[in-house]
Amino acid sequence: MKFSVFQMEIIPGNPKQNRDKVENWVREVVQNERPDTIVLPEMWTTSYTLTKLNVLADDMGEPTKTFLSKLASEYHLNIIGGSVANKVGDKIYNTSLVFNSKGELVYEYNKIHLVPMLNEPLYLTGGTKKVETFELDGIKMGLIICYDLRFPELARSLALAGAEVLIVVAEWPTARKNHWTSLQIARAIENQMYVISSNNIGSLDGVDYAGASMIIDPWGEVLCQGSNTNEETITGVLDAARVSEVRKDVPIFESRVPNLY
Ligand SMILES: O=C(O)CCC(=O)C(=O)O
Repeated sequence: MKFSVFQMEIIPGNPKQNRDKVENWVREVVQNERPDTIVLPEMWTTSYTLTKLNVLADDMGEPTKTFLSKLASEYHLNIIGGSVANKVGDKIYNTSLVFNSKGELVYEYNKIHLVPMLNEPLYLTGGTKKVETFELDGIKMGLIICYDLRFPELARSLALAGAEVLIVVAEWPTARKNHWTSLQIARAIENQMYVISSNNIGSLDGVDYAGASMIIDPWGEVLCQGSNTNEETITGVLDAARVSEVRKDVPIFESRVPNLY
């Protein structure tokens, strides 16, 4: 499966312009890279304009659901739709939406761990639903959002549920960029799975974002990595057989003794 990741410079507080930007990028990437699956970053419609989310957030996933579903079916493309601010009743969640190439919604996830360093808990509500895996073209995947990366239990539970690919959608600041790259490599090595991430670049309210979107193989080798400052596309091809090879060579899932820890 070929993945293209959009390392996007998000226009703060302007969902319409960001949707136009994503649509133009999809048109180009389909022509140039011809991926099977694309990945967008966290909060790509608004960025962290937290004080304005009451007005800017989606309502029950709309219009993002209709927008991404149409794009997916029109271009026959799986879309891992990053995440968007999403109002449900009087609460706002940070919600990821995944569509298959027929335009069907195959997974929806509300970010569980809200990030105190960006005041997220003051404005958003954390998800309460257990994480699950989903399938795209027969490959099992799990998805986490940004700060979730710091909680290894989450990635491990997805690996135990059969995920061979971990998707990380993020707006990870430059101030902690070595944590961003090191933790992704750690999650790939310890769970022997591919890790594919989309992070944004640019700045908002004095926070610079780190880019460095990555495609990492189950051995922990970085296959592609974006720069820290440029809007760009990173593309890589996954070989599902590599997961079973690595798990055979170093059989950690057979060596675990979970009743002792
Ligand atoms: O954990 C971090 O250092 C960054 C997390 C973050 O920026 C986020 O969850 O949006």
